Amino acid sequence: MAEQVDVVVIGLGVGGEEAAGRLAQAGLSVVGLDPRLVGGECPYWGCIPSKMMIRAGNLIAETRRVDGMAGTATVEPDWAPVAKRIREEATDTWNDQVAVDRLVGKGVTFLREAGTITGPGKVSAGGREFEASRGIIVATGTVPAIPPIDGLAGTPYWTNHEAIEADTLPASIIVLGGGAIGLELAQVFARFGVAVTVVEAADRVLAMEEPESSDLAREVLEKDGITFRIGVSAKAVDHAGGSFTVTLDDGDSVSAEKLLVATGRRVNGEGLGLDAVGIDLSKRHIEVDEHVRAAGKVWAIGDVTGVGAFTHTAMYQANVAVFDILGSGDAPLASYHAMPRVTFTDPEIGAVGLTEKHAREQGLDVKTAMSQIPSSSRGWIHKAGNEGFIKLVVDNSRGVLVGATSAGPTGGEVLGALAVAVHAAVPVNSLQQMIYAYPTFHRAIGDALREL
Ligand SMILES: Cc1cc2nc3c(=O)[nH]c(=O)nc-3n(C[C@H](O)[C@H](O)[C@H](O)COP(=O)(O)OP(=O)(O)OC[C@H]3O[C@@H](n4cnc5c(N)ncnc54)[C@H](O)[C@@H]3O)c2cc1C
Ligand SMILES: NC(=O)c1ccc[n+]([C@@H]2O[C@H](COP(=O)([O-])OP(=O)(O)OC[C@H]3O[C@@H](n4cnc5c(N)ncnc54)[C@H](O)[C@@H]3O)[C@@H](O)[C@H]2O)c1
Repeated sequence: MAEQVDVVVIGLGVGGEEAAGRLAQAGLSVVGLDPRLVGGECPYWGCIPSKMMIRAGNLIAETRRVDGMAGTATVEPDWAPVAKRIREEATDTWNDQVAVDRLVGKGVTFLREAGTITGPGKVSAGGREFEASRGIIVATGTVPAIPPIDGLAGTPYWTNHEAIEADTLPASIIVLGGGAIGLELAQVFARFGVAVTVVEAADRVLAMEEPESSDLAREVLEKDGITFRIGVSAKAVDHAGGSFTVTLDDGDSVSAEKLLVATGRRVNGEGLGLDAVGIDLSKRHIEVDEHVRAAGKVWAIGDVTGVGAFTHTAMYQANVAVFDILGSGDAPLASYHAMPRVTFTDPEIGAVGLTEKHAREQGLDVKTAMSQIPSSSRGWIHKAGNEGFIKLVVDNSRGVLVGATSAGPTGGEVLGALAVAVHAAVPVNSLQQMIYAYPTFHRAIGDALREL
């Protein structure tokens, strides 16, 4: 006999945890399911520990910038305090008791079980059956996509999990994939003295961003000592004698102690029972509408929706689902036209909305403008580590920004102003008349606007 509840949330990563807690606090009876840790990737193997690693790597880089600007300084990188901080402060040694208590404290019934949808409103988990009168939220995230490279399966390669859990660093590492995970971790490892080679199959790193971002990322990471193999694919992997050898399709090979596979993520629909409610995974993600509804009485939020795999997207969609499920008259509708994203390399590469290429592909009347951070007043003052730029993508016919990139020492923070402009479609004319504080990094936005 099925247990009657209001909502079942399958997957308690950042999206599911937020939705389950809010719905329970609103008075609904909510069952939350996750066989792993409440909080998901972001706090345990993603955003938070990786940003702690980046903070440590950036401290090393800043110390090395003292020479010639503020005296002399030497730094002896040591991974031990970083690993300790991740273990003790970020992840509680990968123990989610605090998160479970917080969730249960909000009134959610938590089961450390995987959920399977068995029919409309019906979910089975750990031998129990639930019937959800309001519906089901699918928030099961993604898993690393492991490419079918000869010899790779069965080797002790790293994904983000092993990289984040590492107590010690290897002498050398090959990073397969020059996306956000690959570049952020590559730079950290290099700053701690690891010999890093990044292998990227596309013709540039950060291939979804502006080509100027790709060039900048490669240039600064090369200064950190990283070797790039761009436009080549791994054909075979061999692991012998404690070392990996990756054979590339141009005939070359690279060897290192460790191999990190960071070639993207995939939705894992196995055992989830999506067929039972007519959800098709042939597009490799769960399609949702503006209410983040995926099927009758089924909502999907977060990485499973394929709308930008970011914590802020999962939280945003959770909010949309919560309002919709509660039947609020003023429920927000999801819109992704001002999707912000930041690659936390040093310099940070922030972007919002459309790239120039994507804007042109949409047939917009595109105009672009750029300014360089090193030639802005603040960039010039900053000197060491001042690489970066502002790029604006304008829809000329509407006179508004539809996209922008902000790369620089605080690129992710400067992005805030550009995100407001794209989100609210602030007229370019109005942005040009604003006062930009002197001498700030964000003043370079004004420099770029003058080029239009
Ligand atoms: C190294 C790294 C760094 C990152 N850095 C950033 C960053 O700086 N900023 C940013 O915005 N994003 C970052 N991300 C991305 C971010 O972590 C994800 O976008 C976010 O975690 C997605 O949340 P989610 O709730 O959709 O899924 P997840 O966090 O993946 O959680 C999904 C949960 O569902 C559970 N689950 C799966 N199947 C089932 C089932 N059948 N039944 C029950 N539960 C199930 C899983 O165990 C998991 O706990 C990073 C990711 C990585 C890997
Ligand atoms: N700062 C952030 O917000 C942040 C940080 C890390 C991760 N993330 C999220 O996590 C997701 C996953 O990150 P990711 O870096 O794994 O994926 P990604 O899709 O960003 O990059 C994967 C890269 O691997 C390359 N690639 C694919 N197959 C390959 C192969 N066989 N050989 C060599 N290269 C190959 C792709 O061309 C691509 O450039 C991202 O989409 C991002 O949204 C966000």
